[in-house]
Amino acid sequence: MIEVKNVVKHYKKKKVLQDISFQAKQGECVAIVGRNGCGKSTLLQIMAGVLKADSGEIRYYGQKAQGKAFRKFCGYVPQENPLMEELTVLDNLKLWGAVKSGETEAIIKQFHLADILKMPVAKLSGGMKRRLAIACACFNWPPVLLLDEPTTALDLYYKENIHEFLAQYRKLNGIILMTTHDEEEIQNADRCLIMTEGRMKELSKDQINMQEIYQYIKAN
Ligand SMILES: Nc1ncnc2c1ncn2[C@@H]1O[C@H](COP(=O)(O)OP(=O)(O)OP(=O)(O)O)[C@@H](O)[C@H]1O
Repeated sequence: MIEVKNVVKHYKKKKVLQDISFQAKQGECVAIVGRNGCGKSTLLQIMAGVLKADSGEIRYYGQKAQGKAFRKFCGYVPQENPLMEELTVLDNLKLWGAVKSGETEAIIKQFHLADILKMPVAKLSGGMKRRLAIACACFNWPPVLLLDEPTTALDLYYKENIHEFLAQYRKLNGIILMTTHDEEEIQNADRCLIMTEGRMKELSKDQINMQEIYQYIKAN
């Protein structure tokens, strides 16, 4: 369970998040949508513990999110590439995970990384880096995945591969919070949070309608 209560964030005088509150339950995928610059990434950064909110509270499974709790609960894929460019794919995987024996092999298989293990990250394509970043976030099977536009830059095959993985993750009670501009991902979500000017409107699954989302974003 995720509980976000009254989160506020300013960059200097600019208010980016205004009193954001929502909840997400186990097995749910929540899509966060909105115009470029409306504050989606800022919200995920706060939820991942890489940025501090000015005020408000986040709880993961009842536990206040602070310090190591973020790492314990969340796998985070930021919008920008979080990988060590000069290291190989395998060394990046080792850096992020390699805690449980056998997990690295499972991750390599799941995300189809076997053929590129020895390549330095700097020589990978944008889509390959995205797959590797998602793979790194999934080590130790975190109960919550925070994904900032996870399938941007992926080709159709790997996009489907990631969607299948996320469906499996949801079935096993994982919670996904995902910013996206992708219609299919919005429609497949259990709920949709529309952000406009740092505020949030929540839609349940049966309220998700692309035309209405578009009109709402346009009008706000
Ligand atoms: N480090 C920063 N310092 C100052 N302003 C920032 C900083 N990071 C983001 N902003 C501003 O905060 C606002 C929200 O940015 P954010 O990246 O959260 O938007 P977003 O909804 O994720 O956009 P996109 O869809 O383009 O990824 C923008 O106006 C942006 O310019």
